[in-house]
Amino acid sequence: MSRHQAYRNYDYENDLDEYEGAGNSGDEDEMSPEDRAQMIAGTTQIRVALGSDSSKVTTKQIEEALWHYYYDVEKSVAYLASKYISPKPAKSPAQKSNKSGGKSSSFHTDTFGTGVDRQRAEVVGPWRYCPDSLGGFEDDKHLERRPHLSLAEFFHDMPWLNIPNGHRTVFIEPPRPFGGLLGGSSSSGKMSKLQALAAARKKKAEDQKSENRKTQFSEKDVAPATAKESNRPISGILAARLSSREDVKPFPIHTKARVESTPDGTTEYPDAVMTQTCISDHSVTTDPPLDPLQLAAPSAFARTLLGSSTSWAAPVPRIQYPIPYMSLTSSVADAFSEPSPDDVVLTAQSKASNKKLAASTNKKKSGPEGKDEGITDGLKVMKVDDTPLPKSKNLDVLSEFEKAKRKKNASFVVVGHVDAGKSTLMGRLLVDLGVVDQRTIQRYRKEAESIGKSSFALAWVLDQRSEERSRGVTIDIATNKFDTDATSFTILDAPGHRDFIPNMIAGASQADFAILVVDATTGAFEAGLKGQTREHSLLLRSMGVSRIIVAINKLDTVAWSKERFDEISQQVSGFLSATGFQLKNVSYVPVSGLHGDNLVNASSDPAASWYSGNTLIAELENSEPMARALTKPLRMTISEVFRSPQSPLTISGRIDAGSLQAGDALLVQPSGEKAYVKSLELDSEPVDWGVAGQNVVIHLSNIDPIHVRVGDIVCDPKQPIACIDTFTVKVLAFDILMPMLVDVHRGRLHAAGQIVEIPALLDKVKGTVLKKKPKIIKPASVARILVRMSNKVPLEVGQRVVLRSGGHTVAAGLLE
Ligand SMILES: Nc1nc2c(ncn2[C@@H]2O[C@H](COP(=O)(O)OP(=O)(O)OP(=O)(O)O)[C@@H](O)[C@H]2O)c(=O)[nH]1
Repeated sequence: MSRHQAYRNYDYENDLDEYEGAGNSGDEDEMSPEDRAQMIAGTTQIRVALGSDSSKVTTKQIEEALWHYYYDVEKSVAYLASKYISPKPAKSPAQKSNKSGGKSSSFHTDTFGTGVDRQRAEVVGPWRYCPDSLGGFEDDKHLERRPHLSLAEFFHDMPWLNIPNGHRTVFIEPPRPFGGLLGGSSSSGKMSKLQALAAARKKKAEDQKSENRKTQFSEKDVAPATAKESNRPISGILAARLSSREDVKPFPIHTKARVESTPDGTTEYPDAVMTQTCISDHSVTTDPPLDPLQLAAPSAFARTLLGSSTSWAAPVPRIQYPIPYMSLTSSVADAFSEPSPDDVVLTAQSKASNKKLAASTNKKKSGPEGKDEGITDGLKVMKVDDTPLPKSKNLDVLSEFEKAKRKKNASFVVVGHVDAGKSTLMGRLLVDLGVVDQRTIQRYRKEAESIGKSSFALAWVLDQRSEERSRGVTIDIATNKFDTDATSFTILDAPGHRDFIPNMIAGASQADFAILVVDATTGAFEAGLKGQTREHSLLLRSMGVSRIIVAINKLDTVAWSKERFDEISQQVSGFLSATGFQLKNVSYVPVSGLHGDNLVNASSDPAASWYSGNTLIAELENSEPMARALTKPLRMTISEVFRSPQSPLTISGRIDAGSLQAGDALLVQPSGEKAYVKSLELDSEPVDWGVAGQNVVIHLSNIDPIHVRVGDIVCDPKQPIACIDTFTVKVLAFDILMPMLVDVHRGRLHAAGQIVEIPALLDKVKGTVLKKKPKIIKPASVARILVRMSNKVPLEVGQRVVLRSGGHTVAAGLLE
């Protein structure tokens, strides 16, 4: 790395640490090989250039000169010649003292006699170490007493200020006016023919305008400067307005550049340097036009170089724009009391277009929804979509649902710490129930063995992605279905890894109840209790899940120890009740997912004979799904969006509330686009309708797929969910809360937001306000917080949201 690169990449903090208090070590700087090579080459060149005088300088002096001048041979030669070969006569002490500020200033001068390097070192950054041979550390005392150097002195030896004349840049002022593009550089560019034509027209129009003005406002009219004219009464609207504001008088407006001096004597140049000020004299003066460059405040770079000294004597222009008609008489005010000829034409045109608009709006009103979509939807209206709307059977879905006497639907989420055995447990359950055949399992076993993951064969029933299989970790929610005599179950197998908590939240938001899988292996349970066993339980509770089946798994690894089962049951039970679960809604089943003990059939292992309770499937059957919001407006969160043979746009998800049927119009939020239900499926069977609690597949029509995403809400267009960006939520804090950035999760939807305010700390039980506007909220407290989202999202009162920050769940609660 060259010295120059090294400057750019310099880690000052590091160096400060290294050098802090170290004093002047006197060590030579380590040179990079590149520097070393340049030094050797430069030394040779200098010796050649000095010729016979070369013997008068030492190699060290040459190297110092090269180092100082950044290997500029020419400058180094000049310096060496003047310093060592033909030195100038020494200055008198008085002169020296003048130049350097005198010895008393303690200002260090280096071998080059300028003190410049030391200053430059300081300019580079907080680094005070001077890497030259006489370098060292300056103490603050010295810095304070440093004499003022002029800029010329400061930079006089810098190579970039000694550019040969032939190489210097000559700035040529661009020709004006410039006809370039808005926002482009102001340097000159060649005008296109069209631009030239437009400029010529504009100029002509302006000339004509000013000519007209001249004739309209002759010398006599401009005479408001005289007291007589200005005292004339003003009539019409202008007079009325002016009389209502006594303080405002029809004065000319003087515009001036404002340059503010601060108390410390520096000068500030506000962004808007031009400000308008009304002054109360009636004089109208016109200064000669000023070059705009003269008006400009110095650039940031110039200010850095020149400092904020008031010595920058920019001319403070006094531009005065006389606006004669402001103080004119009734005749001028009267001139505006009637519409101008242009206004007359514009009004007529606008009336004509209003008629057209009214006609087109009326046409739209007679559309299927009878909804006035307004002219802003004009472009959408223009888009030709000739797809016929799907036909509706206009069924009374709720009475159909009651008549149907279908099995009840229940969804459960399987949660727990990573590798607790969730997928294996569900895989085995599906095998034992006959949903997955043995041949498939044999195939999985072979494939899993071939990649060294044979123990995961059962998990592959749920973990279908190649990445999940190769890593042996569930990444996203996997769904599967099975039926018992009374219930049609949907499994939502959640990932246990903390990186995939958002997916777990998505799964839990669709669940009626949960299976919490706990690994009974020694050490694993304890790790889980600190990890996702705890976090998942908290999330379940705050998302409204109240029924939990705790599957104490891998009991085969502890020889079916009843003591271990009891110990774990007790600890989990204490923890769950502290989390807010009612213990009557929590049950415990000792299982081995790998071997299928106590899943569908009771364990045949004699070591497990101590357990005579329910199997896992029996516990599932005993679990009642949550109450369905059948009569509420339709709400469904989209879990998946895909193409299917039935439609290029098919979505799936659980109906959270309400019902729908084929032919229905739907509104997709937040896009606000309308779609129609072409057909729908329930449990892979085509059906005419769907109700809350069911997981359905909907084939959509009459919508562009770009408007539909996973996490969006499908709702009733007549009772849509609103998209909001600010809401109040009553939360249970899992971590310290304060105004901070958060990710807001609701089902599959997650979006960036911010806690902007904490209106109240609440009583956990009664919900009453304990403290208004607390600064922070401690973990395990309940609070009301105000959240602002960066974008509008479909959310409504009563929905549950989870707030995460930095990869941790910090709170969860209910929208108020
Ligand atoms: N001995 C024994 N091992 C089991 C049992 N259940 C699962 N395992 C093993 O535990 C490991 C993890 O199993 P998974 O089913 O992938 O665990 P998981 O909880 O689904 O993992 P994530 O979803 O990634 O968190 C695998 O090697 C399984 O074979 C069990 O009952 N007994």
